[in-house]
Amino acid sequence: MADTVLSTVTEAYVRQDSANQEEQRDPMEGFRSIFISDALSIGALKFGSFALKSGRSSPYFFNAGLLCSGPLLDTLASSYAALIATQYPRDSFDVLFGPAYKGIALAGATALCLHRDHAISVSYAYNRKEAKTHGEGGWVVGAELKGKRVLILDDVITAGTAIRQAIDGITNEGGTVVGVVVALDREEVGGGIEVVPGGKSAVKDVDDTFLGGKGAVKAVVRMRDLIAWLDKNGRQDDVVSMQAYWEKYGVKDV
Ligand SMILES: O=P(O)(O)OC[C@H]1O[C@H](OP(=O)(O)OP(=O)(O)O)[C@H](O)[C@@H]1O
Repeated sequence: MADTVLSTVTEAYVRQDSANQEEQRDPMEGFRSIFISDALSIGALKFGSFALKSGRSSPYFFNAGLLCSGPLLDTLASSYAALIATQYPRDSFDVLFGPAYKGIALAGATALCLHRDHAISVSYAYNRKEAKTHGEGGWVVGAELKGKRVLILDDVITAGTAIRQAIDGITNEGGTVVGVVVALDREEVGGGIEVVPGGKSAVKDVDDTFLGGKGAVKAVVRMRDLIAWLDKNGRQDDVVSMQAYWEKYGVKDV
């Protein structure tokens, strides 16, 4: 009985979202599907049972560090570029910024895809983890950030520490962060094994704290997209595990 209610609530939520997307002819659907298939094919995305740093037992795991070949980077960066081209008005950002280390390749490759696939010309920059004290020195490599509107590109936001540090650094350089793009939004409330009542996700927290709470943090794939994909591809056992996790830890604020 409890299982029935649980899956009905989750299914309704996912179904509603799919309906909304279809209504708007979501241009990201094809990119998402290829992204998920590619990630699964090399084990960057896995379904099963995984212990997270938070203490939670997750039915899936994502490691963007494994997306490390030309074709996989093409899939990843093309997805970021399509998301940016469709979700952020062209005149709203000047520079892509990739936090070291994983964000570096993302920023460069996405700038290339924006130019190649969307005729959008944008600069990119990234930071040094350890400040360089000789030569030109400094924290930033690449485009100057002073007076620029900056989109941060990273693989994931977990606790939000890396993004906060990036925002601090960009602000110190005189830039303004206008959005954050990640590959995966786990859409789960922060905290440990127990959920803090009224808690929100790290993504929502970053959005509320730094970006005015207007939904300027975007993801190529969200947890609900993974559930919809599994459902569409007949992986019902994984759907059940994902739904159970969603019911326990999923955000209810989007
Ligand atoms: O939201 P958080 O809790 O900060 O976790 C997410 C960050 O952690 C990883 O990077 P990491 O800082 O490990 O550096 P790396 O890119 O050099 O692996 C990842 O690439 C994100 O930047």
